[in-house]
Parts: sequence; C-alpha cells; structure tokens
Amino acid sequence: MSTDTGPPQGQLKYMTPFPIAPDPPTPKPIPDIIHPDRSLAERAAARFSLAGKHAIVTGGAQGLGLVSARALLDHGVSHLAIFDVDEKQGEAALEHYRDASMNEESKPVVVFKKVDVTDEAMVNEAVQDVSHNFGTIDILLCFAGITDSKLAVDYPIEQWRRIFDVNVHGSFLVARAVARDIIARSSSGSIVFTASMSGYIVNTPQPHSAYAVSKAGVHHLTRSMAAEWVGHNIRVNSISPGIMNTRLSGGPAQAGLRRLWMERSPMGMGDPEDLTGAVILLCSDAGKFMTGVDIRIEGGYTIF
Ligand SMILES: NC(=O)c1ccc[n+]([C@@H]2O[C@H](COP(=O)([O-])OP(=O)(O)OC[C@H]3O[C@@H](n4cnc5c(N)ncnc54)[C@H](O)[C@@H]3O)[C@@H](O)[C@H]2O)c1
Ligand SMILES: OC[C@@H](O)C(O)[C@H](O)CO
Repeated sequence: MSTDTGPPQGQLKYMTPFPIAPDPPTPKPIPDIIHPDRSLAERAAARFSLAGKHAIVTGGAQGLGLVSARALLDHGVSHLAIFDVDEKQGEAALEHYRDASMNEESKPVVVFKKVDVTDEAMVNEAVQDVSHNFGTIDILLCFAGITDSKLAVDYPIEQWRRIFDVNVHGSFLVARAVARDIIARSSSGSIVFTASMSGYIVNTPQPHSAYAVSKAGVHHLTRSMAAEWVGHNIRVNSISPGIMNTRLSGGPAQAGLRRLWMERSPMGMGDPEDLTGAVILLCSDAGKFMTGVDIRIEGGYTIF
C-alpha cells in the first residue's frame, strides 16, 4: 500500500492559486470512444470540426494568418473577422475567403476590420463589435507580427520596443479582450498565439535579438494565460513556425539569408498550409485536453 500522501497542502495551495475541484462523488465512467453512435468517418470529421464556430484572426490579410483563417472556414467556421493594420491587403484578401465550394446556405460571414493590435482602445472596440455582431467568439488566432534585423549593439531602443509592442503586447491585448468577452458570457474558447522557432534558438545568420526574445515572450505568454484562464474554459496554446514561404522569410529581401537557412533546414522551406493541421487540432475537440502547449512546425530545423 502506498504511503505517499502527496505534497503538503500548504505548498500545493501556494503553488496552485486556482480553486482545486473536489473529486466528483462518483467517478466518471472511462469513455473508450467519443461519439460511439457515429461511423468511423463521421467520428474522425467530428473531432476536427469547427462547424458553426466564430473566429477572429489577427494578421489575416496575408501570409500565414490568411491561410490559417481559410483553413478555419474549410473546417466549418461560420463567422470570421480578420483584424489587420493593412487595409488594402485586408480588403483584397476577402476574395481568398470566398470560393465556389461555398453555396448561399453554407456561405460564412467574413468581415475585415482595420485594427492595429498595439492600440488598446481600437482592439477593445473591435472585439466588442465582433462579439456584438457574432454573438460569441470561440476562436482567436494571433498571427499579427513583425520582424527586423539589427546587431544588438546598434539596436535603437524605440525599434526594439516596436517589435515587442506588436509581437507580445499586441497578442496580449487581443487575447485579453477576447478572454474578457468569453468570461463575461460564461462561454468557452481556444486561443492560438504565433511564436517562432526563433523563440527557442538563436536563429542565424540574421541578428534579430528583439524578434527572438519577443517570440520567447510569446511562449511564456501562452503558459501564463493558459494557467490564468483554464478555470474559465479558455484553452491557450501557441505554434512555432520555422522558415515559411511568406514575404517575411520568402521575399526577395531575404534571398541571401534563405540560401543559408535552407542549408540548415532538413525539410527545406515550409508552406503556409503546413501550419493548418496544428491550428485545427488546437481549435477543435481533437485538442480539447491541450492547454499551455507550444507546437513547433519547422521541418526539423531545431533538431540539431
Ligand atoms: N514566415 C515565417 O517564416 C515565420 C516564421 C515564424 C513565425 N512567424 C510569425 O508568423 C506570423 C505571421 O507571419 P507571416 O510570415 O504571415 O508575415 P506577413 O508579414 O506575411 O503577415 C503578417 C501580417 O500581420 C499584419 N500586422 C503587422 N503588424 C500589425 C499590427 N500592429 N496590427 C495588426 N496587424 C499587423 C501585417 O499587416 C500582415 O498582414 C508573425 O507573427 C511571424 O512572426 C513567421
Ligand atoms: O524562425 C524563423 C522566423 O521567425 C523568421 O523566418 C525569421 O527568423 C525572421 O527573420
């Protein structure tokens, strides 16, 4: 018989500032399978379905945000709001969110809002507006982000701060506004931040300490918000892409760098679509027991 009585209660209380649920009076039956009444194909689809969900995607005017937002629609999201600072690109991107497979009945509601994620008042107003029009917000993907490159000894502090403002504070502001809405409605939701493999490694040869440190910040933002909001039925996770084919890494300005990156990348350059499996997993029932997790999607770049 085990004599282990677990950690001292005082310590546990100190380490866990959240109410600890008492054991249920009768243990729940152990489910062997979810949806036993459905066919195999139906069960598989149901696990990854986002049917009828409402989502906000920041940075969805182009690149990784656009492709991931499109994947949300493919999996059944019925209401989608794109937040991006680039109005021209955002309006143009609306075309990518419509296609022939969407008939009048199944056509999702897709709106673009010009939002600078660093502007607290603008973020709060935009989230409240979306919540008012959609009813609830179930999913938030934070893709808005910027990078630059400068040696640390030459880094002007304002430029360093700007990277943090968009990548860390911007992600926090939108997530906080959405979490407030979910908590006020006693509903539930899934938040996915976009970090980077550069949050784990000193990605070379480009000197981009501000970017890398900001993305390491996003990793911890993920865990911190996951811990604070788990009791409110909000799951918070992140993805860490490697070198992906968008203007941020795949543009003409990065041609020389790209050759060097590819020498180090076992699987070459990733397509934006390569993120969508993880995004759908984190937003759907398939990931319902996941929170505070970061998923690296970088083709083996950080193995070595
Ligand atoms: N492309 C890569 O190789 C790569 C790798 C790792 C991580 N990431 C991260 O993925 C995210 C998306 O990158 P991408 O490659 O699609 O870049 P992108 O430049 O193609 O798209 C980023 C989008 O964010 C928007 N944005 C920037 N600042 C904003 C602000 N203040 N408010 C609102 N919107 C703003 C831009 O207008 C743009 O539409 C970023 O957070 C980036 O750091 C990209
Ligand atoms: O981790 C790779 C990306 O974050 C990005 O492609 C690059 O490092 C930005 O300079």
